[in-house]
Amino acid sequence: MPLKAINPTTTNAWKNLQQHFDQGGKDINAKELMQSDPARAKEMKIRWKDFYVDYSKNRVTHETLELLIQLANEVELSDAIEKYFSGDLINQTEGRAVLHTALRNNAEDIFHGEKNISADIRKTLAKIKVFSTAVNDGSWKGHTGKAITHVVNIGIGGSDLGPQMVVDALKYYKTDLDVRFISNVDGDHVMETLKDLDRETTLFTIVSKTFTTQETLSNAQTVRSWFLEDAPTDAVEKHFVAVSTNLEAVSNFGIAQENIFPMENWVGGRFSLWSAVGLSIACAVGFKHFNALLEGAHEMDQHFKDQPLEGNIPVVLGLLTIWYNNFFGAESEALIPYTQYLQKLAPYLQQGIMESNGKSVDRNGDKVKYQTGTIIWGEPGTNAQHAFFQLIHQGTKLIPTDFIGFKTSLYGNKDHHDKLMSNFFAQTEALLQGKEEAEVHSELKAQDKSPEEIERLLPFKLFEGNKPTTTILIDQLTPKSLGSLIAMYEHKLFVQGVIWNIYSYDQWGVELGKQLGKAVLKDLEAGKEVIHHDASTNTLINRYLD
Ligand SMILES: O=P(O)(O)OC[C@H]1O[C@](O)(CO)[C@@H](O)[C@@H]1O
Repeated sequence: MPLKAINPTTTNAWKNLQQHFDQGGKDINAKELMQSDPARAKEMKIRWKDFYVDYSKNRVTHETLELLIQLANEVELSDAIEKYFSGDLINQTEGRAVLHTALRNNAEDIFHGEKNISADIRKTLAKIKVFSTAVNDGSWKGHTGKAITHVVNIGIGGSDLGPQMVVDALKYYKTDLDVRFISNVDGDHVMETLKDLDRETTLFTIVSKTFTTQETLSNAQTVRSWFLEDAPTDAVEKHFVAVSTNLEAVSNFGIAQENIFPMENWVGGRFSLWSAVGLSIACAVGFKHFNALLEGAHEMDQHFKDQPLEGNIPVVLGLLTIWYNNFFGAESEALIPYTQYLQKLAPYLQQGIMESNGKSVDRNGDKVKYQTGTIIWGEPGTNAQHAFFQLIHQGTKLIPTDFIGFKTSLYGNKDHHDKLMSNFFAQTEALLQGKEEAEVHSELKAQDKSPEEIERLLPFKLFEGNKPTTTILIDQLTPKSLGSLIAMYEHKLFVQGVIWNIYSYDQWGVELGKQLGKAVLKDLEAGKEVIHHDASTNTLINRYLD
């Protein structure tokens, strides 16, 4: 069954939320509420396994939360969750189920229509295990009999961002293999990646769900030609493997049948790192850690599926986004992990969240009259503090921010970790508390400033406070906790999409640019003056051709 199409703005909860917002909700001051109700921090938190999620620094009261839960109930979120996990065709515009959760469910048999897909999932997983183990232990040899030392993943979007983020995030757990990524069709990017590689010891994984993506196919061709400059044609089978749903196109490319890792249409590209797309992850960190990543995600799936809405992490996070996006008019959300290992989390989630929820037509095919997808951005703390935190603290925009931190670091080094985490805690405190006039005044006075100077400087040194943050404190960055964290955001964006009554699992918005790109490429290849585009595009192309 498809998801029900319920316009959220027609629900009683939405109207009540609007009224609640108008009649005081917009002025909710989390700092004051924290002072007047010390129980708030205990009540507005969710403790789950090694996660501690504190959302008490948000502009919400218990009433706000009740109304948001009422909204989730009125749009039948629980029914939608059930359909998501049961393999219903919830990606209706593409006629597909959304079953990436099945990829990490080793406990049950999952059905896609009548078909039990778990056997195939386990078969592919076993193939990943055998292959990644052979590459790591040196029993997979290159064509001259040497073991593999480098793996290069060629893919883009979901066939790149997820594996790349995870490989970077789990660097601490890595094997001896050097795993790299080529994504952009920028030839310089390709050559920079290849320039110090030894053909005899390098393995290329070509990853493309469709195997029609221009960037990936061009890069794969270039890399293949580079490889064959100094290797015989039959060496390809020892150095090229592919991951795709399009088995025919892969074999036409010249990849041996046994070197193809299949994936299925019910896995969206941006949710595919759990599938054979994660082959480079298994190579980089070993199968054991890849499996732990899947386990962590599965545990979050269970939590999301079974936990009542009030205590359900992805649900609460998703509802907070709705509150800020649709009532306060906040346009973006920042994600600040306090670990350098997660430096690629924001770019990864930009695709996950913005490609999913950047939609303006609802599930009835009507133009929405409310805001949908948020803009996602972020960088690791503390670097972020020295780059854009000024705007979060004192700018004019409301930017709800997730702070993600870990109780222990991986190398120990407590001295550094205490410094890192002191910033983590202090920033959310500063964003909540702000700094009032009296405090600024006495600080300036203590610096022996004259009364005139104090008066002049005072407005610039004030901090409003009441800037919303959610703290996600996790015990340690492990493959398992990373799996749970990623799944948490996957489910959060699902919640938002259900409430906004949009289709989160298609991505038609990327097609037009691709189509026009093909046409422009023909013009560039023809090399003749163009006149059939708009005036600006004609001028630019002609200048390029000149
Ligand atoms: O894996 P493929 O088919 O090469 O697609 C790559 C990416 O391109 C997109 O379709 C968007 O351009 C993504 O959704 C997808 O992850």
